Amino acid sequence: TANYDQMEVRPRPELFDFHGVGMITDFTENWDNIQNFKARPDDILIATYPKAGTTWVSYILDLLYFAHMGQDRQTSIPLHDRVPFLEICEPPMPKGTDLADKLPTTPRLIKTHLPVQFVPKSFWEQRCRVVYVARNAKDNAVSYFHFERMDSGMPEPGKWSTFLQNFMEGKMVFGSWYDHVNGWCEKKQTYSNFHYMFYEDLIEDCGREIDRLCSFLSLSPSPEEKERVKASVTFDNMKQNKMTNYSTFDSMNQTISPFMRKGKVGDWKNHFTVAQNEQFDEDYKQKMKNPDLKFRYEI
Ligand SMILES: Nc1ncnc2c1ncn2[C@@H]1O[C@H](COP(=O)(O)OS(=O)(=O)O)[C@@H](OP(=O)(O)O)[C@H]1O
Repeated sequence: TANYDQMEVRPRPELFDFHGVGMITDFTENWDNIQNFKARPDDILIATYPKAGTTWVSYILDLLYFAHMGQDRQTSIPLHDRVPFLEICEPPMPKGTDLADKLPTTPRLIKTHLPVQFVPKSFWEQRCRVVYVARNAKDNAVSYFHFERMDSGMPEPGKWSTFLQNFMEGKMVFGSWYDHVNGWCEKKQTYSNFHYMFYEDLIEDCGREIDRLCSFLSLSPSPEEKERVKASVTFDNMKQNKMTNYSTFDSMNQTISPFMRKGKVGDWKNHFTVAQNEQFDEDYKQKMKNPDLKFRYEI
């Protein structure tokens, strides 16, 4: 039987300012390793603000590249081991190595939540392909709030109204949503090997978005292969799938809120009061002046 008295009780981490971006030590303690990461030309970086659709797009890419390797891989290796997280070495590896070095498959799919200015320079030097996923700020905030409630590896979110205020002020792990989506969008001007996509578009027409990804990545799956990917990545299937629903992750208490929570556009309407919504919209106008970046709040 488990000895619960010997279990480590980990206090919630504190947010601190790291070169102008909110961070917790989990994501900065390997900073030199991260910055010295040696990207390979065929690496694919999946970049997102937390809760924007990382897992969804990771799974789509994993299946497009590796579904042919058979069911064993799909049923025995959690997605977060197939698509490692650049910012953490888990399990801990000797200094200078990381999970991505151990990946047996190419291309390596690598996930990051870093704001664009923190991305290790080798990704740019090697001209790696980059897929960025953005989600409308209101749903993104709601999803992040529920995630922090259930993941003890994240700071305590407090009440919804407190959390929302912090979100607007950019006092979040990985910094301001506004800076993140804008910073990555500006990168499009100077870096062409880049596909910027939206969570709302995936919800509207996942097949179309898979087609766009394939054309960016020069992949040509058969219609049957494409249908199989599409069927595997529905919200319901990913929620049931132990390899994609993070049920293997210790720090998450999914009885508080499941990782695969709602998967909808517009759940913000169940959280924002009218006053909060007005204040949010007013503040948003000040911060989001880039005409290239238009988000949808309902489908
Ligand atoms: N297949 C599919 N369809 C629709 N929605 C999906 C899907 N997969 C993940 N999700 C939703 O994405 C939210 C989690 O975001 P991330 O994967 O970016 O989280 S993380 O940053 O990697 O922790 C989280 O959003 P919310 O439900 O709004 O909380 C997930 O439910």
